[in-house]
Amino acid sequence: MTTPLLSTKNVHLSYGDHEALHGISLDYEPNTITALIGPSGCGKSTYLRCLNRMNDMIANVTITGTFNFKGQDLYAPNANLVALRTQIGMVFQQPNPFPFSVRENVAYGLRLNGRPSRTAIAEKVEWALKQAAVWDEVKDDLDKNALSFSGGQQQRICIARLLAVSPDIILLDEPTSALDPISSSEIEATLMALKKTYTIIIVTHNLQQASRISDRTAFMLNGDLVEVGETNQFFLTPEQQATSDYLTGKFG
Ligand SMILES: Nc1ncnc2c1ncn2[C@@H]1O[C@H](COP(=O)(O)OP(=O)(O)OP(=O)(O)O)[C@@H](O)[C@H]1O
Repeated sequence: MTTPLLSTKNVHLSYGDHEALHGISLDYEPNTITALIGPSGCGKSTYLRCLNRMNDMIANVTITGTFNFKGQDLYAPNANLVALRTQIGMVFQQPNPFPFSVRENVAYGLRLNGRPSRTAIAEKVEWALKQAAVWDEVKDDLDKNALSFSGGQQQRICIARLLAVSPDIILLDEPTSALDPISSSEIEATLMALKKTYTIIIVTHNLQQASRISDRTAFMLNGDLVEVGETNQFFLTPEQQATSDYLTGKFG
């Protein structure tokens, strides 16, 4: 087995005195897509947000467990959160481009990290939009407001914005649930191409999507990890009865 890029062990999280995660342990190998599935409220988003410390912003949250990212403790008190969220970026359910041009959206992180030349920015913007598979659709309108594009295009512009700062890991929280089927399949194709370079962790309610694009699938229920496995095997021969019941629609 390849050394994991990110390893999480025995993760517990409480909102006040309500424990939402009861000891989740999952590892992520480089250049893989892992799908996190499970019924509403089981803790998928909560766990995903732990991976780039987005829960730190919520009051009264207590997190324990170990999070090892490239040999470093993700929760080290002196961790640089801006750098961390550059290395482990997140894409949300609703596309959230900034209300300015496509070019400025993608260049945003570059400007935060230094003072690149106009040429360097132009090259990086084109590169990132190509990687996010949206270049052909926006290349003649780079100065147009990103919000004037379709939801699927906006989501790929958000992915390009994230890629421009060279992350290692891309977290996606139901990135296609607000999109039409064609846009969704374009995002899926984009993610499968991106896996050659990045490590991807995606929360999805869509079981077909998990089976189509992921290498590994993890099933969560009531704050516990029930089962994780190689995706084909996971869907064909789940080991746990609860997984089988969920996959066959008995609950969820
Ligand atoms: N900010 C918060 N404050 C308090 N409780 C929260 C907060 N966010 C989530 N929870 C609770 O934590 C539990 C897990 O929620 P979470 O959103 O992580 O589940 P989920 O599996 O992602 O659900 P969904 O699929 O509906 O998005 C739920 O009981 C939820 O009510």
